[in-house]
Amino acid sequence: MRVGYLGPKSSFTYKATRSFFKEAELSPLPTIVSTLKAIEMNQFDYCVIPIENSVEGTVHPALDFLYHQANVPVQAEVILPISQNLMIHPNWIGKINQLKAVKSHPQALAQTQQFLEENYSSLKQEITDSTTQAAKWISDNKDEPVMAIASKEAAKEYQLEIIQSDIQDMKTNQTRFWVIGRKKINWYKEKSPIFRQTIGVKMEQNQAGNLHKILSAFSWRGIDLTKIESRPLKTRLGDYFFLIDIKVENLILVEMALKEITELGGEIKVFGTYYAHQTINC
Ligand SMILES: O=C(O)C(=O)C[C@]1(C(=O)O)C=C[C@@H](O)C=C1
Repeated sequence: MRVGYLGPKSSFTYKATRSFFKEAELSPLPTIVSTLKAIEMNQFDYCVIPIENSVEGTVHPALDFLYHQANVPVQAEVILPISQNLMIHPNWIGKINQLKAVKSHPQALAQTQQFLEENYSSLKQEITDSTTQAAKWISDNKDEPVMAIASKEAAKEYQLEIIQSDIQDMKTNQTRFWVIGRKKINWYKEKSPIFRQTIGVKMEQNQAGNLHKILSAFSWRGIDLTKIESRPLKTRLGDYFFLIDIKVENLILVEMALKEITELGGEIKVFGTYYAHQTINC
């Protein structure tokens, strides 16, 4: 089995992917969008991307591509604890006050915002396509006065020195990763206490009570929603779709709620109906 993931190797997405696919052949891809395009073009059996962090919220490039362009369903979710670490090239040991910038993925910079503000507010923040790319960059550019925020595994892989570990502002920092592919995954069921469906809903036109209509289709059936967020449709200012996570206890009831919303003028995209599992150690 071949699986693509947001790389490079030792990214958090790699960790999530390996914890899920113990035996598969894994291939790193440079960006979230290239990972999703690869599964669209059938280059892999599955691909894995981050979709939401407990501190920073939805990973927008992933959601936007899945909503607007991709048509491959979510088959499972892996939830991983995320520990962020500040690292430098060993050349800079003893010269930390000469460093000028810190590099990482925007999600990681946001997860450590308070720490950076309190300790390194003069450093320029530079973004990379993944945390591990930041680690790789400082390893490839050892004379540049730049540090990186990434995983412990990335520090090890690129022989960097961790100068402070667990720097995320919230100790319970967690990220949800989606496993996307055309083939159903059944073996995950036993491990997973959570069964959910994620949908995007767009109403035909902006009318008073639109959101209320959507929510009431779930509420009078006793269906629990665990997340709702609005996201620009990108057509013009004021046009949105709603992203909704549904706790599935009775799939038929959920399907009936979706039918009702469609009859009320809603256009629904189902991202997937999937089991989610929290990985403690991997
Ligand atoms: O997988 C990685 O290492 C990433 O850099 C991506 C990503 C994300 O987009 O959320 C993954 C987990 C962490 O929340 C921080 C960054």
